[in-house]
Amino acid sequence: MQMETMIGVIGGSGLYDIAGLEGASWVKVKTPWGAPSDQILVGRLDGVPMAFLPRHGRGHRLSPSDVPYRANIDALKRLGCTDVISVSACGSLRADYVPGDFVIVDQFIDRTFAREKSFFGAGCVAHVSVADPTCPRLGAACAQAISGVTVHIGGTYLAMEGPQFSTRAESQMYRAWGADVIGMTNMPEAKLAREAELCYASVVMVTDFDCWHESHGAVDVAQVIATLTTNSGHAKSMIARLPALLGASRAPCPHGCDRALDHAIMTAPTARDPDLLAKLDAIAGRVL
Ligand SMILES: CSC[C@H]1O[C@H](OP(=O)(O)O)[C@H](O)[C@@H]1O
Ligand SMILES: Nc1ncnc2[nH]cnc12
Repeated sequence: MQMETMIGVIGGSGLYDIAGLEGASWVKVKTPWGAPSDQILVGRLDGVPMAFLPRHGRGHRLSPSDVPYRANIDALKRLGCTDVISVSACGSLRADYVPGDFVIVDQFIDRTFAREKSFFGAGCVAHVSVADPTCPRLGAACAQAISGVTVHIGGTYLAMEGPQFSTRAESQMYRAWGADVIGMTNMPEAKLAREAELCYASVVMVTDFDCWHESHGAVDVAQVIATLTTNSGHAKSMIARLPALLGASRAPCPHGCDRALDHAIMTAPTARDPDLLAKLDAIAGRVL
């Protein structure tokens, strides 16, 4: 069964707007989980519908802990998105991932603790698999869409709570754990995208070496912004190329992202909370 592709893009630090969408307008989307980070820019690129949401809001109003992750994912799903590309800044935890490089993240270590992490809970309990938390098909398309810059395919993203950057001891520990890059925002975003049965790819731009590297000073915002200013054009070019690569219609995801809830809900139909079920209309309506 073919369905229409709609690409959702969540823009991180340094990416608050995109140009070139045909018929573009900023739309306010209401969700049962509160307001998304901002209005969502909706239009078409190469005939493919696209929705762009600045994760921290225009003007970067929201800190990583305050981003309304559930509302953001619900809003994109509600608009009809099938595929979500997350674009973020990150620190590098490896000598060979240098500022300016892009990484297609495929694993996460979730160290966040002050965020709502699931759409499900009392009255409708569900457990989805996040063993492979990103969509390989979508990640490959992103890699293909990036040009003019080094792209590393695969990497483990350590999601920290923030907003402070890591201590040197933490940074060394995350390296010892095998994490490749560090950021503050991809969790619970990736987990929620899986619950929402959305294909999700995370594209991160390395902006600094965090604080572990002996020959680089500790990270500060000025460094991050300087690298982002030089590199956000590559992210925008990637977004512009994606519709042609993904196409206007798509088959079911070969990795099953769009069927993640098939066997996930534990709560017996008779024990489900009607209020929670109503909130889950967009996220889980397919299986409820
Ligand atoms: C300005 S550095 C810290 C900030 O940048 C990253 O944001 P995003 O992932 O949305 O690009 C990082 O996770 C922090 O939120
Ligand atoms: N070093 C770092 N730690 C956490 N988040 C980041 N975002 C960009 N650089 C970062």
